[in-house]
Amino acid sequence: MTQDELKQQAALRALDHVIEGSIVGVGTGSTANFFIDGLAGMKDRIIGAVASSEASARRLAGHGIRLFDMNEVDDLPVYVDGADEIDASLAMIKGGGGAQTREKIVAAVARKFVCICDASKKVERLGRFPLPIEVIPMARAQVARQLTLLGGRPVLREGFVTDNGNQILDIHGLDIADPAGLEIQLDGIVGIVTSGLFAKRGADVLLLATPTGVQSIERS
Ligand SMILES: O=C[C@H](O)[C@H](O)[C@H](O)COP(=O)(O)O
Repeated sequence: MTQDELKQQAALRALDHVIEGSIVGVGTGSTANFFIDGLAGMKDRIIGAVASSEASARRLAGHGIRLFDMNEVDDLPVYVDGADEIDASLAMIKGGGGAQTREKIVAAVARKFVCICDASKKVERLGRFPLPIEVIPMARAQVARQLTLLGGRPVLREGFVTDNGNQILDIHGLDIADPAGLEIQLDGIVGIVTSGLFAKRGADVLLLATPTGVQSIERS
């Protein structure tokens, strides 16, 4: 089975978590795209969706799914999104597509975060995937210095601008023994908009697609 087939299996399983007659929070990336395509099959049974990126908004609109601005929505039963890495506590690294700021906002509103992944994303310890950090452009050098002091090796994502008009530093080599502690530390660095660590608000359910089936793992 290919990695894309596994992503699709996890994504389609997430449709079971969608509440009919509700607005659905929708993530970003190749796995989330499979979810969007699946959601199109039940678009008449939902009110619409909130997207975590311009790319997902375009894909949702292309399927004729009604889009809502996050500011119009005060109750979001479910948010479905992929991850770059996820550990046993369901803490994640996200932002491989640079969308972590809007993703974290939608996830913060959602009552349930359903993470959809193929088995390659599950890790013992977060950090092999470089941690994406969205930065205000004028703060890039200051933030890079702070991240170097923390033991990381910041690399600017060349030619990339986020949906919010900012830049991404990918931090290599960080030792992420305490994901929530590091997330809090990063939140305190002036110039960082959002780190790609999702530990304070991790996933509630992981749908992990393996060659022998999709495992559903709940946060303990
Ligand atoms: O910014 C992108 C998001 O955090 C994605 O959810 C993450 O990068 C996983 O993407 P994919 O499903 O394409 O591996």
